[in-house]
Amino acid sequence: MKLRFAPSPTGYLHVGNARQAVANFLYARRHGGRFLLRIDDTDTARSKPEYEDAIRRDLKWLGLDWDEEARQSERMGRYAEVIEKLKASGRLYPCFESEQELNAKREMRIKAGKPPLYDRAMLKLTPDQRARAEANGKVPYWRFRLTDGSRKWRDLVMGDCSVKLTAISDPVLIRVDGTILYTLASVIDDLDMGITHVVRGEDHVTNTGVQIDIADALGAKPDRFTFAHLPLLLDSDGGKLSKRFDSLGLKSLRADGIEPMTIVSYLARVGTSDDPEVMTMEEAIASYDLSHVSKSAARFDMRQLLALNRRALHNLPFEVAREHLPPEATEDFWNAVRGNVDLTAEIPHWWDVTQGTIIPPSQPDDRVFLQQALDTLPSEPWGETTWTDWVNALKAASGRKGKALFMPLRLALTGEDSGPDLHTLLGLMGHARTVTRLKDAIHA
Ligand SMILES: Nc1ncnc2c1ncn2[C@@H]1O[C@H](COP(=O)(O)OP(=O)(O)OP(=O)(O)O)[C@@H](O)[C@H]1O
Repeated sequence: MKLRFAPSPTGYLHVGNARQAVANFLYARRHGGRFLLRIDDTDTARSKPEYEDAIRRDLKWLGLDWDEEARQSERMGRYAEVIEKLKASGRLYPCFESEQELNAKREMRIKAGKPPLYDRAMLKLTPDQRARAEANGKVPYWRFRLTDGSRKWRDLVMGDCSVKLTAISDPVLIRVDGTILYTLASVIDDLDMGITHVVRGEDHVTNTGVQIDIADALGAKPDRFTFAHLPLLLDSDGGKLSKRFDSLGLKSLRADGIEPMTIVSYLARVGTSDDPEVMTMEEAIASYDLSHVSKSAARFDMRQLLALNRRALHNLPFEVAREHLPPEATEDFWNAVRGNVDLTAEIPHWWDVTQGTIIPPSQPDDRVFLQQALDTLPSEPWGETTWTDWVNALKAASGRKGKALFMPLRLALTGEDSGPDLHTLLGLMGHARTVTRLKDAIHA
């Protein structure tokens, strides 16, 4: 068994692309198969090396390591061989119509109430006519002659699928400039590279019908490939994700401080009958099942991802969390804050709260209370009972309790209305910093 993830390096990967990478990787690992990364860079105008590097970086970051790698741009010689065979067999035929001619024909068909399909006029071209066109300096592009029927397969996600080839125009597989289109390159690669399972987005369903036809023309056995088409992942408003607009990109999620296993866990479960939960890679592999993937489009829910990330961070041992922490941070610091951050990007704030400086919000109505807090703050040395002693003294001095007591104190000490346990924070902050913080809050 061998699977592949085949992105085009035309932008940064978004969570939709990543859903396919995760599916291919987990399925391959679960079933003892191999996982290939193939860079589909036939679109030379839009492909960029920086995007290719970013794809590798993103996949490595997610922990989706691959066993083999290939690039379509390095296989042009092989494609040329196959193209010659398809031309010789007449399945690839030259076309000379310009874009304008094609548009005009399309409009006429629409006006006549016919589907806007290519009429295969060029299939009837005589060798003489072709020679004349070429003598006039015209360069052909090449279409693939589809068979007149339907292509059917049993999809691991979509169930029974059928694509009616008679309802599709013969696809252009070679452009005027001689470059090959992904549709053909991908079939040649899948056959040559021994791919057994093609797992990709639902946007490829029609392609699959066409590609089964191409594979057949290249002599592949029927049912050579098993297909799985996963529905597209939409943004929370139901909008399309796009590599070009960097919507919900992995790069930005990483910069925001989402843990890679949070993303893998979420993408393994979103749009399936299984509940999202934070998993280790081993758990994600062991529980991955394509038959649990729903046939309808899934929406990416940032709140759910953040909730999972909070749980992931909560469970992160100090040794692993260290890479996100300031070098001087102690295990006590991590233990104090780890249940209170959705994103690692929030950690520096808590470091400033306990070890640095913050700007406390102005609390004009609570100045007297904050002065009482300062007056009752136990002097050093501090110990286990310091916090309780302080709270009891402050209750007695101010007559306050509950929220009226704790909220102004929390705001003054942390600048936030929620966060880690004040008791623990106080120990980390120490006497001198607490005094400064209270004084600053009184004057804010
Ligand atoms: N929103 C999405 N949800 C799930 N899968 C997606 C989504 N968009 C693309 N894919 C899948 O991502 C994989 C990588 O494809 P590709 O690199 O062509 O991405 P793309 O976003 O469609 O790119 P482009 O905009 O350059 O066409 C394919 O399997 C494709 O079906």
